Amino acid sequence: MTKLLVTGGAGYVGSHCCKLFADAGWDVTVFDNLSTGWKEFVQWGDLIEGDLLDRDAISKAIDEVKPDAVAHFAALSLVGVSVTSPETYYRNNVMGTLNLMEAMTASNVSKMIFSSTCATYGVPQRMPIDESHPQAPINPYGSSKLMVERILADYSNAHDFEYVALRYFNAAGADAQARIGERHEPETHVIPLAIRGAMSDDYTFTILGDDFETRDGTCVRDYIHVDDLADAHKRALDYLFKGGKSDVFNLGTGNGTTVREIANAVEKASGKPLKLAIGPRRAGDPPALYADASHAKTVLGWEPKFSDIENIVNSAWNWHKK
Ligand SMILES: NC(=O)c1ccc[n+]([C@@H]2O[C@H](COP(=O)([O-])OP(=O)(O)OC[C@H]3O[C@@H](n4cnc5c(N)ncnc54)[C@H](O)[C@@H]3O)[C@@H](O)[C@H]2O)c1
Ligand SMILES: O=c1ccn([C@@H]2O[C@H](COP(=O)(O)OP(=O)(O)O[C@H]3O[C@H](CO)[C@H](O)[C@H](O)[C@H]3O)[C@@H](O)[C@H]2O)c(=O)[nH]1
Repeated sequence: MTKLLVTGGAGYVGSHCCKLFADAGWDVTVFDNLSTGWKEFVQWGDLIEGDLLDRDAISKAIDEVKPDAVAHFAALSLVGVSVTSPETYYRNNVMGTLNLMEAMTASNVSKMIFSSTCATYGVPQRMPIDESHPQAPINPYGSSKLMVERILADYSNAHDFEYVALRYFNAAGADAQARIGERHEPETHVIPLAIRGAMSDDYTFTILGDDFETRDGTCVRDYIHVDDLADAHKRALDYLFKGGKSDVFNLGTGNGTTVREIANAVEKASGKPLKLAIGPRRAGDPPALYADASHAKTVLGWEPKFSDIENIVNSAWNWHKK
């Protein structure tokens, strides 16, 4: 039976991937320090509670599980906090990954999939963004992810080590049965906050800028359903198991949705008007970001199936309602 160690499997994206990995008949063990994750999200495998910054703990977990591959989701990912506390981000995201990779090579575990991000591209020079777009992150979070991508590439050149880095655009939506969903604290992501505006009498959802050069003045982003992300991770692992070489893939739909369109979709899902205000732009927000994900289609045969914005928002609404 294929065995996987999943770091960060108690988090939002990781838990949805564990669900699909278990459905595929794979044996899943989660390694997570629960710093931003949730014990109750670990429903498809065992949990080893541990921190990647603890070298002994991760080495012990790798030795115990003897995984065929590692799916590495564990990271801190709040852009704003990474600007005020860069040391925490570099330590956790870069040193944590180095500890993991050293533990893997010491135990001859040679395959990894890694959660990267469109934040490694920085301010886009052209659209849609393909994998060859220059990478020039504009915050420490994005830099920490780019550093890991470079370490992975160097490791792959030097050792018997193959990886796939998946650069997600905006992960969104929730499990169709509402067992798990997006739960970040504090929450900064647009869909959960718009839903809060529809659910709570004392929360007003603020559109951060309506004077961008986009079709309705609000920012365009490429929202990809977490279950589509999970499918891409499963395919990336299959690719490595079949002997595929190290590679990097964008994961997005190629279509952009504006913040106003999100607000409209939330009103439709909830059946009530949203308490809404217009605020100033958030520093560092580019007007539009969307992916060219054709490489994932060509090599992995991956295409989004659940990422229609209505489906994304409805699944998120059902999870938050529960
Ligand atoms: N959510 C998005 O839109 C998005 C977009 C692009 C990339 N990503 C990346 O995807 C991954 C998952 O994101 P998410 O939204 O599910 O975040 P999340 O915070 O829900 O999950 C991260 C998990 O990692 C764990 N973790 C963090 N540091 C750890 C450490 N040192 N040791 C052990 N466990 C640790 C946390 O407890 C948590 O369970 C992250 O690497 C993130 O950078 C997310
Ligand atoms: O209350 C809010 C929150 C967000 N937005 C807008 O909604 C859009 C999406 O914002 P999110 O914070 O949901 O997502 P980002 O595009 O900023 O973030 C994504 O890209 C980041 C890097 O840039 C990280 O990778 C992050 O994890 C990922 O979700 C942005 O235009 C933002 O200005 C609002 O209008 N109101």
